[in-house]
This record gives sequence, structure tokens and C-alpha cells, in this order.
Amino acid sequence: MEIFKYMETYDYEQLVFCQDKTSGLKAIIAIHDTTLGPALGGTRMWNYASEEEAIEDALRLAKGMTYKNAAAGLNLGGGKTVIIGDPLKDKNEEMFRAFGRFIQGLNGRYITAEDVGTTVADMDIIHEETNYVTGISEAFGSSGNPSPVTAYGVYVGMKAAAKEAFGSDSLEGKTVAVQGVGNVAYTLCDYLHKEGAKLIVADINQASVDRAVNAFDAVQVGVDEIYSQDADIFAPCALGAIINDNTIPQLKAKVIAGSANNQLKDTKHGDIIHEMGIVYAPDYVINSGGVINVADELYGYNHDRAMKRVSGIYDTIEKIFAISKRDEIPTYVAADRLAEERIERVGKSRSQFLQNGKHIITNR
Ligand SMILES: NC(=O)c1ccc[n+]([C@@H]2O[C@H](COP(=O)([O-])OP(=O)(O)OC[C@H]3O[C@@H](n4cnc5c(N)ncnc54)[C@H](O)[C@@H]3O)[C@@H](O)[C@H]2O)c1
Ligand SMILES: CC(C)C[C@H](N)C(=O)O
Repeated sequence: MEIFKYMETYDYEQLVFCQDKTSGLKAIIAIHDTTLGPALGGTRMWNYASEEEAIEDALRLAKGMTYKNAAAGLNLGGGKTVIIGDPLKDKNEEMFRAFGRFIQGLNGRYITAEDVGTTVADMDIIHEETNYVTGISEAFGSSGNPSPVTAYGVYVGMKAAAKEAFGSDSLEGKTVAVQGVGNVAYTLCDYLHKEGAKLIVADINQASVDRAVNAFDAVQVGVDEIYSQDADIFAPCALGAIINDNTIPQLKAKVIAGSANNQLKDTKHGDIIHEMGIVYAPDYVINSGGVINVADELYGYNHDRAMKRVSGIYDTIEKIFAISKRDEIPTYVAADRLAEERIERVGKSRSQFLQNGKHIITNR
């Protein structure tokens, strides 16, 4: 991979490699764009097959956060970290402290939070070294685990998508096929069950399936069977790239609305489902509840205020459907347009020079 060429093509600002021998930390912080504000994005810990794969993931995820934060109306740019290692075996306290010091060194250009493979406890350790971390324990007056709030955002976004597809946002009696019933999807299933939706679930982890079957009368199907279920709504809540050449022909659902990041394998798959008349709630918009929640910490965390803001995902999804119809474009393109236009507008308005103390030259 030609890193500078890639960074130039997609206009990345900064890529930081962090190494600490004592703890075994190998982390890559990618900052994509800070036009709207400091880059906020979680830290993913994953056993990457190669360094190249880790770099690519950091870059791709950081850009995704730029779009997610912009579309959510947050005054934040996009960034992400990947730590190379197995989250079940390779974590230690020194690692997250060393990582916290690297974040502190960026002096606020990057703020972190949880992502796949990291937890509230990890964020608490990072917090020993820097204040540029969110999603720390509620005991610190912080927002804690973002997953339940992400689930609430997916739930309201799914209702907006149901309204578009079925003429009503009620999910009562609707069948929802949920792929992956982990942290986010378990709470999502709770909301859906309470509203009277019927649930079909699949997960590679049998304990997670059992939990959903017992709590919500969900029906279990095999992991490869989830796409072809006779469902009204397909909710991908596990992996990326699951809307692809193999899965699209299997889909019967009229709506795709779930928490997973990077659901479309390629942009062409967004075009295909659009042509098929499937209502697709763009992933980074419907799953922005977690980042909206942690971002509220920058104002002194208030749960009610954060939840109110997260409920706005309903309106944002409706706005995207309206742009999609108006401009005759797929919804994923409409979401990108919403984000890019905001970044451009704010970028222009910030281009005037503003005097501050640092521009006065004294004592040279
Ligand atoms: N947690 C958040 O606040 C948040 C915010 C935004 C986006 N997301 C995205 O939502 C998704 C779920 O996040 P989470 O925090 O619930 O993660 P999680 O790890 O708790 O849950 C994912 C679940 O998917 C299952 N799974 C993995 N591969 C599978 C497969 N092939 N088929 C079926 N199930 C499979 C796992 O066993 C697990 O139960 C991820 O893509 C994540 O990036 C999460
Ligand atoms: C800041 C975090 C809560 C971000 C979350 N991991 C996401 O992908 O949106």
C-alpha cells in the first residue's frame, strides 16, 4: 500500500504509529478530517493478519467517523484507532496507559472511546493518562457503555425506515431478522419485542442466541440462513460487508436497518438494493447513537439530553430518504451528500483568519 498516495486520494490529515515495548502496544491512530472539530472515534482491538490490514482498517474506519459525526450534526471530525492484538489474550493495564499517553500527546486533536474489542474498563485506564477519552465509567459522571444508546438509535432509525417502506412506523407484528445478537442487538431486540415485533436471530455464539430466544421468544436460524428469512426487516448487527453479491439475491426483507458498520461490501451493492426497491437506512447514520452519546460528555454528560439528540436519528433518516427521492439517488449517496455538504459549509465559514493570543509575536 502506498500510504501517502492513499492519504492524498481520500484527504487524510494524519496517521500516527504508537509502539511500547514493555506493554506490547502496537497502535495506529488515523485522523481523517478535523474541519468540524477534534476527531472522535473509538479504539478497535483486533488480531489483524498483517500490519497492512490494520492500517487499512484504521484509515477506512476513521473516514467513516468523519461522515458519521458530520451527518449526526456533531461538531467533531473523524478518527479511529486500531490496536493490533487479541483482545482476549493480549490486553494489559500498561498497554492502555501507554496508549493514553500517546493520545495525550496529540493535545486534543483525537478523542477516543470504545469500539470492537475494547470496553469501559479499558477507557477508564486510558483516562488515568488523558482527558481525551469518552465512554468511561458512569461513576466519573461519564456516559459509560455506548451500546444501549446505539441500540436506541437503531430502533428509532428502523421505525423511520418502516414508515418509508410500509407507510407506518409501527413495528408491531413486523418480523425482524437480526444478524448477531451481541451488545447492541440484544438491547435492540428488547425494544422490538416490547413493541410487538417478531424476532428471528442468528449468531455464531450459541449463548448469545439462547439469551435472545429466552428473553424475547426469538426464533433461532443458522448463520447462513438469516438473509433468506421471510422477514419484513433485515437488521445486520454483526459484521461489515454483508450486503454483497452472494447475500442480495437471498434477501426478502423490504428494509435493511441495523447497527453494523460498513454494511455495503461495495458502493455498487448500495445501487443494486436501491434498484430493487429495498429501503436501506445508511449504516453510519442509523448507528450514530453511540457516538452522539459519548460526544455529549464534551458538554458535561447529561443522559436525557443525549437520548433526545439520539432520537433525532429518526428525522435524519427521513431527511436522507427525502434527498434520495428528490435527487433520485440511493440512500447511501444521499447520506454522504448530507455529510459532505455540512463539512464544506462549515469549512468555508472557518476559513477566515481569527486573531488569538498565539498570533502576537513577543519576546523573540
Ligand atoms: N457498540 C456500539 O455502540 C456500536 C456503535 C456503532 C456501530 N457498532 C457496530 O455494531 C456491530 C455490533 O456491535 P456490538 O458492540 O454489538 O458487538 P458485539 O461483538 O457485542 O456483537 C456482535 C455479535 O455478532 C456475532 N457475530 C459475529 N460474526 C457473526 C456471523 N458471521 N453471523 C452472526 N453473528 C455473528 C458475535 O458473536 C456477537 O454476538 C458492529 O459491527 C459494531 O462495529 C457498534
Ligand atoms: C465513539 C464510539 C462510541 C464509536 C462507535 N464505536 C462507532 O463505531 O460508532
